[in-house]
Order: sequence, then C-alpha cells, then structure tokens
Amino acid sequence: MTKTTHSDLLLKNINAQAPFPICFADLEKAVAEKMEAGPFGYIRSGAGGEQTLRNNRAAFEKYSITPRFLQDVSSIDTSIELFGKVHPTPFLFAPVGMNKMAHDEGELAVARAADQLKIPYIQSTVSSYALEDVAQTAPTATKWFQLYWSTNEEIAYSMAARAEAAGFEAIVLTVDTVMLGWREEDVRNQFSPLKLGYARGNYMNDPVFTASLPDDSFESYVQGVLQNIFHPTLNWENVRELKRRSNLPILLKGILHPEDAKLAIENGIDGIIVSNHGGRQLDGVIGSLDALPNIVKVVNGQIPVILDSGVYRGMDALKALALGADAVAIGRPFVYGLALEGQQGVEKVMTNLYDELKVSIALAGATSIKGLRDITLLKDV
Ligand SMILES: Cc1cc2nc3c(=O)[nH]c(=O)nc-3n(C[C@H](O)[C@H](O)[C@H](O)COP(=O)(O)O)c2cc1C
Ligand SMILES: O=C(O)C(=O)c1ccccc1
Repeated sequence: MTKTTHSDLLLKNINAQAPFPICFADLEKAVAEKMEAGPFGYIRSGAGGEQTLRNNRAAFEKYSITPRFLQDVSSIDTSIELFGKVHPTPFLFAPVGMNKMAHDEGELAVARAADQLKIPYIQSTVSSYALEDVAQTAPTATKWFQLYWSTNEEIAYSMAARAEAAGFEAIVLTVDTVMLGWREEDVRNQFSPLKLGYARGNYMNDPVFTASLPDDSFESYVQGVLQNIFHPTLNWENVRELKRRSNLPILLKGILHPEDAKLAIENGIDGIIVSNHGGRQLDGVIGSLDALPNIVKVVNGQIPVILDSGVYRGMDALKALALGADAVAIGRPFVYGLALEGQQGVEKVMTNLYDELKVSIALAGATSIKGLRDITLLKDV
C-alpha cells in the first residue's frame, strides 16, 4: 500500500534547486541539446516515415476516461505479481541495447537504478556491459535477459544459460527484429553503433562466440556480432527448443497479432510483451496500445501480458493497465534520463512516471492496478 496523503506528489517537483524535465517532450529536447546527432538520432528515431512512432502516441491520445469520485483514495496499492513475485510498481525497464551511447556507465547505471526502485530490469543481448557485470552491480534487482537469436544457435543457448547462471529470472525472446528496420535517420547521420562496437558486452566473454572468431581483434568482434545478430530463420521450432533447454520462464517480445499470441500459448510460452519495438522495426504497423485489447482477449489471463512502445507518462501506463496489460515497460524515457544524469537521471524519470501514475490512479477513483480494469474508457473513432 502506498499512501497518497504523505506529501503532494506534484509540488515536490517545484523546487528551483534541482529542476529536471517533467515530461517526455522536455526530456527529449534536453537530450537533443546534449548528445551528438548520430547517437541521439539512433535512440529517438523510428523506422521509415515514422508512422508507427506516431501511431504509438496517437493510440494513447484516442482514449479518455470517465473518473469516479468519493471512493477514499488515500491509500493505493500499485503492486503487481509476475511469475509468483510481487513488484511494488507496474513498470519494467524495456531492454535497450548499447547504453554506453547515452552514458559511460551504461547498463550498470540503469540496473542500479532498477535495484534502488525495485523495478524489474530487462537487459539486452546487445548491451555495452556483460550480463555478469550487471548482475554483480545490481545483485538484488529482479533481472530478466532479453535474447536475440543468433545465426549460430549455440551462441543464443550459451547466453541464455549464462543469464540463468547469473541469477536472471526470465528470458525475453525478441521476435520482431530478425533484421534491422529501415532506419533512415541512421543513414542520414551515417551512424551505426553496431559497427562502432557498442554492442559487444555480452559477446566478448561468451565462450561459444569467442571460439568462433579468427582472432581477438576489435574488427573480428564487430564482424562476429554482425554475422550473428541478424537471424531471419527464426521460427517456432527454435522457440520450442529454447523452451526445452531453459528452466526459466520464456516471454516473447514484439507480439502484435492475436493469432501469434495464441500460438505463443500453444507453444508453452510464459508471457507476452505487446510491442512494436518503439516504432523502430516495421513502419506502418499499428500502435502497440491498439494491438493490446485483442491480445488480452485471446490470452484471457492465462499468461501475463506486458505492453511497451509509447508509454511516456503515468496516464499512458494507466490506460494500458485499464485495457488489461499486467505491466508496462519503458524504453526511451529512461535512456534519456541516463543521458542527462546517469543513474540519478534514470531514477528521476522513473519516479516521475510513478508519481504521475499514483496521482492518476487516485484521481480516476481506483485504489489498485487490477481495479483500473473497472475504469470507464472511451475511445475516439
Ligand atoms: C536505443 C534503443 C535500443 C533498443 N534495443 C533493444 C534491444 O536490444 N532489444 C529489444 O528487444 N528491444 C530494444 N529496443 C526496444 C525497446 O525494448 C522497447 O520495445 C521500445 O523502446 C519501447 O518503446 P518506447 O521507447 O516508446 O518506450 C530498443 C529501443 C531503443 C530506443
Ligand atoms: O536498435 C534497436 O532497436 C535494436 O533492438 C537493436 C537490434 C539489433 C542490434 C542492435 C540494436
């Protein structure tokens, strides 16, 4: 239970000593001023003409709620349960690769923030720091490992096994990125963090990967990553084999079609992340929130459904939870916080989202996450 009566959640931000961007637009603007065009464009942009990036936001803007009052909202319970473990907030850190682009401490800083805030951390395959180093710096954080399949499948199994050994509690297999989306901003800026070596953290110390290289030069590592990271052969048999080889719950990330959600359940998958990769993969895809209701319907409570892509304020999280998501994952906002102030910046961004969510739950007249499902939502057509 969280008391909403302690101190005003908004006014604590009106403090001239430490102003920090309060919303996504301000945050993005501050980062645009600080970072170079290449890395900033990489993080900010969507694929193609950015229709999906816009769809993500538009989907949230289509919904309005009709609040209820006089319900005593002095105490609210924002906790959720995933795979038998209770978490104090309905947020997760979405897997974001190559965090050294934003800050030298990269994933280490984010994982420490996750530990501090008790928000589960999903580490990317293509992170700048190794998963073992993340585990060491954030030992008590709930950590999941996001797996990108590898052309050499043994590398994928090796990373999944390392994650399990290091105390990660779930594997998130991303299915929407068998190759990179058509990212025009990166071509414009002639920028590829993969080619610059930002993605090597988990590869440099992987015994299967390193054994496959001709030598241990920088070029060999980069070429090795490029040869393995794109994996268009990925198919349901791979999913079943991963499931057989791992003792951890397996989630699929990037599901948008209800039929794929159904197949996921038929194949023994333990959770789904509804996502369009923040509009970075196939452009012209529906907003992720628009995909949610049909997926929630077919899943029908059998496994957790998490949503990401475009959750930029507490009220967005509320809408996704009201539409049946069990949790929401945050991508770009925390990366921007990291770019501005490292671990502290990540904590400020996530705390802002959480504070706005608490205010929103209370003002909507609910007192728990599950209770949000009874909220009246109206969708513009
Ligand atoms: C810079 C960047 C790198 C990303 N890297 C990965 C990744 O390595 N693995 C993955 O599954 N998703 C990756 N994503 C997608 C995020 O997990 C998430 O789906 C997306 O950022 C959510 O949208 P949002 O940024 O609008 O919150 C990345 C996103 C960004 C912005
Ligand atoms: O940039 C991304 O969104 C991403 O997920 C990715 C995928 C492969 C290699 C590097 C990053």
